Amino acid sequence: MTLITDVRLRRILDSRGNPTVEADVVTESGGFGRAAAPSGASTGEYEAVERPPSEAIAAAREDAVPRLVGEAYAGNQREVDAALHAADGTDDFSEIGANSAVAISMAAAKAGADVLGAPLFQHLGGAFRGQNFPIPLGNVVGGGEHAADATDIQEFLVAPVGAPSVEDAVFANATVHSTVADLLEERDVPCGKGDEGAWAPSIDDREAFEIVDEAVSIVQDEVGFNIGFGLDVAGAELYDSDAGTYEYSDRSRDTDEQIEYIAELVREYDLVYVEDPLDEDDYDAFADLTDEVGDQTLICGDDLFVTNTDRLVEGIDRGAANSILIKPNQIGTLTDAFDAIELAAQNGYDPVISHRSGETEDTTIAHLAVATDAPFIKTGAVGGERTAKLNELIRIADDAT
Ligand SMILES: O=C(O)[C@@H](CO)OP(=O)(O)O
Ligand SMILES: [Mg+2]
Repeated sequence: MTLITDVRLRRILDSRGNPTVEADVVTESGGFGRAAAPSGASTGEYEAVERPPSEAIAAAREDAVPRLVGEAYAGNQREVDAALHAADGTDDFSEIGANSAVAISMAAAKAGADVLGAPLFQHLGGAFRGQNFPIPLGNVVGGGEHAADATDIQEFLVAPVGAPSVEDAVFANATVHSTVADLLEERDVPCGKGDEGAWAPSIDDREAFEIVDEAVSIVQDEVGFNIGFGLDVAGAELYDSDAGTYEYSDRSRDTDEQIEYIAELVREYDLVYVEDPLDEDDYDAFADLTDEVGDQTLICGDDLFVTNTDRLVEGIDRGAANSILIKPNQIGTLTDAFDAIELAAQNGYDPVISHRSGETEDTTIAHLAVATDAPFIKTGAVGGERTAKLNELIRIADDAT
């Protein structure tokens, strides 16, 4: 029933207006799945390779499609993803492109679910999933590579850890987002939005901390449950490897100072989540910071681990973090992403499922988070391509997918 009979690939627009790859997978019994690849701006050096979409599509049509059509079963995700690896033949998907690979991998999963008549999260995670929901990390102020003339730290995130339901959590994040706008207006700070829908004001990090902290306490009082505060520092983007320093607009910090700075922020703002506080090559500095504050907060590796089990094994051996960001397009297939999630969970690392700064209306990551019982999902707070995933979580909770 799930034998793949057709794979179609096309270029569509992503949220930045750039082309990306969309895949349709059709099965023998008429099962259908459609998925699209997202795209990063602050990409990790060790990510699988995204090729220009027209090249990725041409290469996948030539090498991958013949290994899938009439050959692989959409219901057998490992087989589909193994065929993609075999078609590619490299260890970083530089032949068919991680963008073609991930679009096909996710579309096949949806086609498999369609044949079964089951929601995607259930097809991926089994009959007993769907009881627990991830806490959404909502990006309310941002800068770095996602917006010009804004904060140095890439993302100021809110985490409604005390929300009684995923719906309450999603609405709380949107309320913090609009409260931040009110506070910016009170201070006469004009601002637009960055790539992920976060406000991108021309203020320094210190002021952003003040504003987000205030917005969080206002909304917390309003909703009556606990809302935490987190960051994606995107440390690799701040790091100058020649000088060995982290370059902020107002000053430089060497690695020890960076560790101390982040540890102080964790204590001052009671941060529940800190992603990529340090450079993507510096496992030791990650380990030092984790030693210092890992019992109070999540230290999450994004560019550090790039959803790659080899890099995660090294991180586990060296005590580099206690959490891993999971982005299927960083590694190219759902199988690889699942393997990273399983390895993380077995070793006490919390998996956090994540969007990219360039996104589409695709909702696969909402299902992936529920399928794997992930404690957090990072997928913005507002903006159509972000709310597509958040609204899908609400639908999953309402049994309406
Ligand atoms: O750094 C990140 O975590 C992501 C998503 O927020 O950004 P990008 O997709 O640009 O890598
Ligand atoms: Mg990141």
